[in-house]
Amino acid sequence: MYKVVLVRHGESLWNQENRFTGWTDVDLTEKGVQEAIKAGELLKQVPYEIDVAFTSVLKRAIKTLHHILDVNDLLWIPIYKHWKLNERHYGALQGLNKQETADKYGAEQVKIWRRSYDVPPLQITADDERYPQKDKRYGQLTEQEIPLGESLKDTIARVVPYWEAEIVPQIKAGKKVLVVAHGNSLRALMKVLENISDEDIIDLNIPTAVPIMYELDENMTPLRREFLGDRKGVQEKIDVVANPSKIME
Ligand SMILES: O=C(O)[C@@H](CO)OP(=O)(O)O
Repeated sequence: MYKVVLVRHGESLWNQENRFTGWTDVDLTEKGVQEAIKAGELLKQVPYEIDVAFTSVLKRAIKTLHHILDVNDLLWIPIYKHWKLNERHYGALQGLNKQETADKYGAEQVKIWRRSYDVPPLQITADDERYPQKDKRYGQLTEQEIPLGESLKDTIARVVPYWEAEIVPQIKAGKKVLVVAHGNSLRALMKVLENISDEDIIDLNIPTAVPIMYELDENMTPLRREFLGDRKGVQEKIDVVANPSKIME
């Protein structure tokens, strides 16, 4: 039996401001830092002694990972960063306020953009300042790889091959692996791991900085999934993600 732990980053500035974030590299809020430290403490209590960590190239995930490792005195372990673990690229929605977008396009349309399986958001073009190749860290991406606005299906197409090629071999080698990523890159991974249907994935919302512990068989099929922490607190965080402003409907 194998184990792996997935963690979404702590609250970011744009989570707090209720804006679509995607690949925008926003920082953690002070609350987000505290959430990350708490996640580190929860893993220490288990105990889950992390050998190797994977994260995205976005600072909200990288800093969350550092806080978790710091609490566990494990800042020295190998850390692999890759854009394939980035948040889903939210295209032309990036930067917009979610409530204002719901007021303009309707709550139903916003829910489809946020949670459907294969409907992409409004796309950006290559002359947009949000075009990823204008950023040095994405300079090596091919034109096919550069997202202009990804659906969850598009996100799965880059997250899952990275999981299979880079992360699974470490798990199978007996390493205790931690993956710190994002709401939708983790939904992408969890959809495939748990074989969640295209319809049911709409209702999966990932709370900020709650360690998600999986027990896996040798085929990497989950035997068990547990959200660490007190149940009420975890559910409250899930509700915030599902309905960020509580006035979208
Ligand atoms: O804005 C984003 O990039 C994501 C995660 O914060 O938002 P949502 O939960 O609406 O998919």
